[in-house]
Amino acid sequence: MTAPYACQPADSRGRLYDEDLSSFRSPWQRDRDRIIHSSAFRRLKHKTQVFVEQEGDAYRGDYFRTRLTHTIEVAQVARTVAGALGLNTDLAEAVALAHDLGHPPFGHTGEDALAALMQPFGGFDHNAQALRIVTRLERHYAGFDGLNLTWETLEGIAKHNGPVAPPYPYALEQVNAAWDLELSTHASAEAQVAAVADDIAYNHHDLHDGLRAGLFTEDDLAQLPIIGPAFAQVDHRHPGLDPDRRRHEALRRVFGVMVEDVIAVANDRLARLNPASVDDIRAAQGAVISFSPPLHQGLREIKTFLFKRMYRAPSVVVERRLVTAMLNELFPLFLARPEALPGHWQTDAAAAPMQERARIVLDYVAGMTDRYAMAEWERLCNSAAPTG
Ligand SMILES: Nc1nc2c(ncn2[C@H]2C[C@H](O)[C@@H](COP(=O)(O)OP(=O)(O)OP(=O)(O)O)O2)c(=O)[nH]1
Repeated sequence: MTAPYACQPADSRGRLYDEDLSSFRSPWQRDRDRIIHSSAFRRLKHKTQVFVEQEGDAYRGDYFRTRLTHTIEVAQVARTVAGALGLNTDLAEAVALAHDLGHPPFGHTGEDALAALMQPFGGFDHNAQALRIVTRLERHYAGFDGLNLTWETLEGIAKHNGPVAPPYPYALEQVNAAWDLELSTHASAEAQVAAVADDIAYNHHDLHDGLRAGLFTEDDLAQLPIIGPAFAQVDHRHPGLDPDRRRHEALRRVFGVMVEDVIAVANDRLARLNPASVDDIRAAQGAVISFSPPLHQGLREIKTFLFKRMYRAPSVVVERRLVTAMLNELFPLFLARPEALPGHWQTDAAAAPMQERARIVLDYVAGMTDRYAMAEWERLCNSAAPTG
């Protein structure tokens, strides 16, 4: 039994292309399954979350998060928080599983490089790209392009960062023209949960991966809010714990603090708002799901630390330069030589005027995994006689 403000499967606004309902899966369970079976989802396995591998450290590199394991952790948090708030867990899970489908190779570094390259051609960002993938680029179904997801799942992907004001990014403009996603309102509480679950997941796992990669130590974290007290509590309760267990115990406390904070804030806001339906959540003044101001401030300090010591650590900056240079060569090459593209990409790009061709090349390059992008760069840009 879900809360009155939860999304109800029977009230789903359905799919753009009408389909018979399943007799044994709800619309959002079906969305979840379609997302998991998409090619973009499988490719998350080989897309970077944060560059933490040191050179020659391929074995230890297997240990760190990829976009796929990050996504699975986001989905887990989303289900837990949605369940605790009486929301529809399947919808929260579907939005969580789709939220990073648009990430290009090499994580945020790849995104920065491709956004600069696409600047004259309408731009690029991973959230808009996720929408483009699930509405156009997956081409496996007989009756439509994309996954034909429900309105509620598309809404959740489109409003990952809250209500959207015009001018809309490229993919949002197209999708919204075909089907009004009511971009000026908040998303459902389920989608808001998926968005906050993203922050909870990466704040937790980036600390974990950063420590394991040796980018910083437990001592470096001692002065930080939330995490410093978590280590102190573990030391008090379990003196002399071995380093691995000590770290795990402290980080699971940090995880718990974030999850409990979001649930407490939501319960408080929901009690005051008393929404009778999901539309009351959409029309509310602010988001119902977010961190409390003190926790938000604490997480900002942690993020500042992580930026300095992890996302822009010297070893990471070296890696950023290398992969940016690769994309800076690959993208213009495909733009100038569409015959280097495979299959339908080649025919589509060759026939298209420049603006459209750039979007096709972008779709192709952004869909690459890290290792495929490196192999393509090696094949086309790093040999004396590139083969088309
Ligand atoms: N924001 C940002 N995150 C980075 C950067 N380099 C690595 N990361 C990592 C930190 C987190 O694990 C993850 C955050 O990216 P996400 O796409 O999940 O969230 P973000 O809030 O940046 O965007 P989103 O909420 O998806 O619109 O990427 C960077 O240059 N900027």
